[in-house]
Formats: sequence, C-alpha cells, structure tokens
Amino acid sequence: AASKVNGGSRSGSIVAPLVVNEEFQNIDVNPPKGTRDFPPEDMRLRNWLFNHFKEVSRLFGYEEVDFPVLETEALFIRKAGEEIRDQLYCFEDRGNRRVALRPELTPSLARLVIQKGKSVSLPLKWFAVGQCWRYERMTRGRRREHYQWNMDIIGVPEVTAEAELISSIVTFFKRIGITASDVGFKVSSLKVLQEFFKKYGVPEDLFGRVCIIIDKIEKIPIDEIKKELGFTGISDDAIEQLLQVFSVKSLDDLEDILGGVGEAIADLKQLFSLAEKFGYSEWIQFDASVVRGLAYYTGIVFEGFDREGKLRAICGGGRYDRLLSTYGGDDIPACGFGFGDAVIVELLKEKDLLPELGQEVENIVCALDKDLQGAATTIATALKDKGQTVDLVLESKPLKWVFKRAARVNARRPVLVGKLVRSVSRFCLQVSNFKSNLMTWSSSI
Ligand SMILES: Nc1ccc(Br)nc1
Repeated sequence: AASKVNGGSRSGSIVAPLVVNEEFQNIDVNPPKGTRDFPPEDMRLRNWLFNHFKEVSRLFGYEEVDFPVLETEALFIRKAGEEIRDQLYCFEDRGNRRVALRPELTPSLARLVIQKGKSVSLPLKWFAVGQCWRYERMTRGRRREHYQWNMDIIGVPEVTAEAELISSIVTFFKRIGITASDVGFKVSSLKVLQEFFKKYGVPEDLFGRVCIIIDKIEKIPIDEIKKELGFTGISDDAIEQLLQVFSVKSLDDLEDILGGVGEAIADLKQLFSLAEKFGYSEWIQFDASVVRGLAYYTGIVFEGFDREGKLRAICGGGRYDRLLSTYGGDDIPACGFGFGDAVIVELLKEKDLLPELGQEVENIVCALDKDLQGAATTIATALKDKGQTVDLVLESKPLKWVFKRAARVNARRPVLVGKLVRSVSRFCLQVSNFKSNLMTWSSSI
C-alpha cells in the first residue's frame, strides 16, 4: 500500500508507509495539540492585529519579508543551552535531512541577509509576521505555535536603531489603546556582562551560557541560579558580584559597581536621551536583570511587560551584532524584536480593549422566484463590479430565511429581485420587518 500510495520508494531509501485512511472512520476534528484553528471570528481579530503590525512597520519605512516555516535544524543549534533549543520542533525528513519548524524568525532573516550579500545595500529595514513553533510536552498545556511580528535593522551600529525599534512598538501600542500606564519596557545592555567578564577575567565563551542562566533570575530560586553559575566555573566571589550587578536598579548604581562609564552605560544613556526625542521616555526604565534568554544578543536588550505583572513578557528584542558572522556572513551589526500574537490578546482582554469585529457585507441579493436566479446573479455581479461586497443567495429561499441571513451577515442592504406583479402590500409588510432602513428593490429585468 505504501509504495502504491507514495509512488514507490525512490533512491532506494526505505520510505515509511503513509498512514492511509482506507475506510472512513471518525477522525479527531480538533487541531493537533498546542495548535489553533482560526474560525471567522478569530480570524477577524487576527487580521485586525496583524494589520496594525504591518501598518506600523510600513509607517516606519520597513519592507516586508518572509521565509519558510521549515528550516535546516543547524540554523537554531547554538551551544548555550537555550530553552528555544530544548523545545525545537525538529525531525528528519524523507531525504534524511535534519530540519526544524522555526522557533523564531531572526535566524532566517540573518540567513537571507547573508544570501543576498552585496546585492542589497545597507541599512536594511525589514519586517515579517510569521508562525513560529516549539515542541513542549503537553503536560504544561502550553501552545506549540504562535505568530510573531518582527522588525529588524541590519547595518546600523548606533543605538538610534534600538531607539527606533522601541518607538515602533510604542506606536503600535498607542494605536490599539494601550498606554504607558498599562505597559512599560525594561531596558538593559549585555555589554554590562561583557564589562563584568573583563573585570573578573571570566572566559568570553561563557557569555551565552551565563545569559541563559541570568534570564531565569525571576523564575527560579536564587540558590539555583548560584548553583548553575557555579557549574560554569565562575568563582563564588564573582558570582556574588555578578548577582549584585543584575540587581541594580539605576544607571548610577551600575556606574558605581562597574567603576565608571563604559560602553554599556554610554549606550544606555544615549538610548534614554533618544527616548526623549521620540517621545516615549515614560515607557522605558533601566532594569539590569533583562537578558532575554537568547544567546545571540550582544548589546542593548529590551522587554515589554504589563505593569500589573499578570502576564508573561509581551515582546522583546535587542542588538545581535555577532549573529551573521556565526553563520559565516560578514560581521554586520543588527538589532530587532519579536512580538507574539498571544500575550497581547490577553492584555487587550484584561484592559477591555478587544475590538468589536462583526462580519460585514454591503448587500445581500436574493431572487424571490427560482426563475429569477439569473437576474439576481447579474445584479450581484454588477454591484461587485462597482466594488460593493455582496452575499448572493445561491438557492431559492423564503423571504423570512433571507432576512434572517441578512441579519446574521450584517448586510446593510437587502436587494430582492422579484416580479412587480406581486402584491406590493404583502411585500412591503415583509420588508418593513427588516431592520435596515436602506434597501433597493430591483424589478425583474
Ligand atoms: N519560540 C516559540 C515558539 C512558539 C511558541 Br507558542 N512560543 C515560543
């Protein structure tokens, strides 16, 4: 059956037999665990959200890009022990290739920039909205897919790039009614860690691992953090100092601990100054504990959070100046962010800001007699040719049915195609029951 179904095994490899639903049986009509369907009412909210993502991106002059959901596994394998790797949705395809459903978009974007090489001129300002995956044991009942909005700037080493990215997210929040009293951004820089490593002689190659551990600082007990840091070989004294660095709450305290203004503090001071110019100072605060849990960040990092502390991070991003060179590309500076489609919806629900998005159609066209279906079709086509939306009733239905459907599809105007000879009084009585005060009555043609 297998060879018949998939045309026999090519190139001699053993092809796993496809599961063929030979006889009809009750299949599970729910989507696979951790995934979602988008029926019309959910698709309207998703389109509303994604349209805001895309309109803000275009407002800032960014170009849309996209990549395959399926990538080679190697694109996401980094040695730093990130959660994103532990949850990689990876498998071996029929060509024995190791592939993965992308857990994020940044590596694909980096791959495309390298592929484009000198054929593109820097800086690049790209955005994408794409589905990302993780494989988590469903015991935690969490989702395995979400859609992420990404904006990235490739080729700008200055902090002006990060400042613009945060501005674009603030613009998005304002468009959907979220204010600085609902949401803020915790901002820090991983150059703090670099300067600390230099000061305490910690080997550079521990950078990614230490970031991943520090990212858990608010999620697991501090003793566990110390233990995991101890496993990296960092001395106890350095660990104590390190935890002090990640607990400071102001740039001045940081300056004291690091013994002066290095690159990290200079970058952060510039970002806060630019925030004034962009007009979003009230949205951001320094928080040394932000490391974002991805090993490729190298500079400023930021994370959007809900001030009531009820939800997980809303979005996050930062500078990743080394990522392209780790893939064999040139050492091109880059920064970007990812913004998921789930937490923001929870926040909108919390703030009672979900939009009312009913179905809308301008016309419902119906033939009152079977032999007028052709006339109704001609009228419907004429309306569509003029750019009007039309729900054409495709079979002969009683008027009562038509008005019920008109109400359900929220039609603004019923267009009823009938013969003039029909008694007007009965007709008007039925029409007057319809809520809309707008209607056109087309005589038969
Ligand atoms: N990276 C990632 C992918 C999918 C989901 Br749901 N969450 C995070």
